[in-house]
Amino acid sequence: MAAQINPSILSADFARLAEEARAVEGADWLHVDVMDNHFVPNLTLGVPIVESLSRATDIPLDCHLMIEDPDRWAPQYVEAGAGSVTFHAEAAAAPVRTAREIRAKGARASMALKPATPVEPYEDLLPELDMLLIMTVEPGFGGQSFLDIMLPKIRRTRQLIAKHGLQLWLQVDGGVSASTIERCAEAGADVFVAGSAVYTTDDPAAAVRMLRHQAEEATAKAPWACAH
Ligand SMILES: O=C(CO)[C@@H](O)[C@H](O)COP(=O)(O)O
Repeated sequence: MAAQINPSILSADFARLAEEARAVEGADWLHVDVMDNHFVPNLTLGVPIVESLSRATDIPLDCHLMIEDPDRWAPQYVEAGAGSVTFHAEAAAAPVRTAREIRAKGARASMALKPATPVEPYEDLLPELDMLLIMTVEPGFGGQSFLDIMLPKIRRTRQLIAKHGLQLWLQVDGGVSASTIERCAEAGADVFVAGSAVYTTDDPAAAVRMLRHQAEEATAKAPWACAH
């Protein structure tokens, strides 16, 4: 699969969300960070804004739920128009049931792991998912520094995906920029969330194109991609 770049609207101007979505024309997905001030110490937006955004842009919405009780809320984000819904492993009481509900409603099901959460306990769950998100910062805020120590986890996850012959996408989120995206791609990521690296530039669409180019160049040289 070609590298995908998902700009995070957490770094956008929330008073002009429709315009900010149009500014990243060509992006694969628009990454929408939903935070409830309980699971993470920040508060952003919820179902009504996702509904409005889905009407305002043709870019599919990749909703990342950083909330408590995602089992209850995840299906509502599919109904609101999300094409992909990510819940956190640390917050879900019934991750398999929740993933199945997301898929049954017609969206891609994804699970996220905070930096201290290992992937190995979730190996048997991977076939239930369309994407796994490895957080490369502590969730809650944009503009943090990329955690290099997540690279081995990305590599191990890529090996698990290959071992089971899965079509699972591997997303990274947090501190992804021109100076870190190549390392993520080499390690095995194929979906890249970038907030500040896209929205703090004068030309967000050009930033998306540049990041995709870098990721694809790095992937072409990566041992995991050559083995495909
Ligand atoms: O989920 C989060 C933060 O919790 C991210 O999606 C951030 O929005 C990424 O922002 P940058 O680190 O790319 O600035």
